[in-house]
Amino acid sequence: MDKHRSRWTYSITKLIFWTTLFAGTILFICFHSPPSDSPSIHPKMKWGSPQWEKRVKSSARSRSGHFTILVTGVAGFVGSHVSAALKRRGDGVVGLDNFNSYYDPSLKRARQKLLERNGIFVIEGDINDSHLLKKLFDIVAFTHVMHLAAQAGVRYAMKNPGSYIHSNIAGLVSVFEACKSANPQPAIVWASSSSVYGLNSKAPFSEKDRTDQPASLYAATKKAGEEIAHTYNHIYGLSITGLRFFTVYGPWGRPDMAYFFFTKNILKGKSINVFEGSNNKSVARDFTYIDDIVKGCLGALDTAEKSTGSGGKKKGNAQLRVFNLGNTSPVPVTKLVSLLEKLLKVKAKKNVLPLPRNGDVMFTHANISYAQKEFGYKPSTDLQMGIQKFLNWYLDYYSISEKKKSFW
Ligand SMILES: O=C(O)[C@H]1O[C@H](OP(=O)(O)OP(=O)(O)OC[C@H]2O[C@@H](n3ccc(=O)[nH]c3=O)[C@H](O)[C@@H]2O)[C@H](O)[C@@H](O)[C@H]1O
Repeated sequence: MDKHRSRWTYSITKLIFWTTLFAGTILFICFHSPPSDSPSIHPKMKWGSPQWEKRVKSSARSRSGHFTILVTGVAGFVGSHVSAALKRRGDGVVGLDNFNSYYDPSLKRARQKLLERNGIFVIEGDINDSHLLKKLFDIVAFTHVMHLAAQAGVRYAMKNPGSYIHSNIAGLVSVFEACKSANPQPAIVWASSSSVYGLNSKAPFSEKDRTDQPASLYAATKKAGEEIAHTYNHIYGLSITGLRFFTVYGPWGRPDMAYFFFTKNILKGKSINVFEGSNNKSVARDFTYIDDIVKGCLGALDTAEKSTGSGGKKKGNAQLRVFNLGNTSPVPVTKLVSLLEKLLKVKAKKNVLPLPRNGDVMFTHANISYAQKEFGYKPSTDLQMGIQKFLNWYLDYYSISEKKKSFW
């Protein structure tokens, strides 16, 4: 009897053991996600795999005499346009983007699709992922890094201050760290912002003007980035160029920007808030068209000198520059609205509100003589022409077929 019971107990224990093992295996397979430093890039391709390395290397391949460039924020507005232009002229481009949801990620995915169709491999990963960056520098000798990944938007900083620290401070340091340790060290061109001029009232804004009165946390993180750039240049011999972009707009633009959501709301018959200063003073921006910005980015890359360090050590003084990339003609926001009304042939429902104290400044106006002198930067698109091009894209993208979409 006892013998019979012990055999029975043994069978039950065995059954429980195998059932637990089987269920555990199924659960592991279903719910196991890769660690944060191993993002799954394409559904079937793990980063670091031979197949992945092959794609990185093939994307990095350039025409003889051309650059090999890592572009961060590649699926962003400026990143996608700059990458397409670089690829077009023969540079090898590898792209990195974390596809965050600050604005509609489907727009970023659509840009990614176009880039990949043109031979640019887009890696899904974060600039704070030092293992991923190291791996990229281990397998490709990048000559340049075009660092455009950032948390943008001046007003959103009040809602999510942490994301500005994560991307614009910690992320920037992570990129500089990877570059300083790389052999050879690449030259870096990165996106600063017109917002660093803050409450400066001397116009037009020159690179020599004061930038110690930021009006938003966004501006403060970009200003901090410029100081951090100085440190990495000074200690490690990294060649670094900062570009202060002035309210960039155009096709494939950012839905969080005023010209974009004004268009959306006007077409939907929804009201828009138009800010104005005290005594009905107009708020104005030096709106700059994307193609002019792309030319400025290429000019900065082409005139960037090599970094001087190696093995994480400085070997000599390296180039450190900051340029304004603006349009040089500020336009009142009220004029932007009347232009949209004219081109869309729809009257906007406007709420005129006092400029809130949430990061905005009254006006921006670039002096571009330094960029003009160094690499012939000369913007050529006025707001009417640029907004017309944006509207052509917008109407096509949101209502017409896939076939027509391109950066060209
Ligand atoms: O040059 C930069 O460095 C920055 O440019 C851009 O910031 P801004 O110049 O503030 O652009 P954007 O939001 O389009 O507002 C445009 C105008 O519309 C006014 N504005 C805005 C919203 C609204 O509801 N009403 C309104 O009148 C508003 O007062 C402003 O006068 C980028 O977003 C930023 O990431 C950064 O790159």
